[in-house]
Amino acid sequence: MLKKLATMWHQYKYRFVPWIAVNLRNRKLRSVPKGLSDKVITDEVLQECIVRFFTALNSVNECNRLSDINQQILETGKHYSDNMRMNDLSKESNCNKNDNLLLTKFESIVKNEENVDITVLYKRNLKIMKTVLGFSIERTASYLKDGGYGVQVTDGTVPKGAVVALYPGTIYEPFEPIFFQSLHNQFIFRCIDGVYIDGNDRGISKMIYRSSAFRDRLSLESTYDLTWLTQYLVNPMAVGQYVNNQSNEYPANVAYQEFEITNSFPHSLRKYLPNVHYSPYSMESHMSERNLRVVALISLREIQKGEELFSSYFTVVHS
Ligand SMILES: C[S@@+](CC[C@H](N)C(=O)[O-])C[C@H]1O[C@@H](n2cnc3c(N)ncnc32)[C@H](O)[C@@H]1O
Repeated sequence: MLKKLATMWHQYKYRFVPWIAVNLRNRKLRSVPKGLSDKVITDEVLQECIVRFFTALNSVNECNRLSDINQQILETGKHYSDNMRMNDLSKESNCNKNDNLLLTKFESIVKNEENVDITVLYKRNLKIMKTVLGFSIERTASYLKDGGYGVQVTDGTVPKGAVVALYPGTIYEPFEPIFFQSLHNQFIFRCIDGVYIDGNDRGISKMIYRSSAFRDRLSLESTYDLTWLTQYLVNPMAVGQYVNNQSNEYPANVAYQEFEITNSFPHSLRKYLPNVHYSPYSMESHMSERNLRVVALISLREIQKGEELFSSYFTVVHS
């Protein structure tokens, strides 16, 4: 009992900064000297790389079908909410039922009961990644003892300074409520300006991401990727939340880089972005003109096939 309480207290202390909870004895800092930027590559290079990869995903016929999984989910939502409106049910009840129907649809697609062979299409997208970027990555068992899952380069070689992965999840401004989502949640990433990204693909976090994405849909076109909530990703880059912290044996080979997706980002490619705002509006701007925070993992050196990705959960930028 005492041991259980002590474990709970240990998790409680660190739950808002879960990366600090790991491996305290072996922790290593990524230190960015005064005057230098935290950015490993420029924003222009980062955006160019993402756009190039997303364009390739989009241009392959079968991949369009795969990205249509999002579309199917949204369409089901529209038909359902139309019916609900006709029945003149309360708004709250609409939302709940609509959500449940969408979840059922989503799960059946994932279980492959729908006519979409997502396993084959996921593998194809990995091949596109290899062709366009020269490497592919996948979530695998970590090399670390008790490290759970990690992310490995499963094909090709990652050059230095490449966008390797994206950190998916719901974006919370520093003043937005994240308490319940944060309990026992080791996937909450804290940006330098205090913005949080909840990359947990299970439980309440999953429900919040889904409902936020449905809320923000513009017309019938999907604007966010939902498939990172499953093991069959439209965008194979969206596994950044599974990258483990570096250790003495495995020094960091990737670093987090924060980036803003602005209005200039091609609308047709937004369906590959694995992030959504928790709130529909910010303090200053309307949703349609609001930037979207994206966190990318950038390689710090060449990374060979078979190597696991390791980041630094502790980054200090000296001011
Ligand atoms: C963001 S998650 C990374 C994915 C995680 N490995 C999993 O399977 O879900 C962070 C958690 O991974 C584990 N982890 C990360 N780096 C580690 C390390 N160097 N040694 C041991 N465990 C680590 C810890 O349990 C930590 O709370």
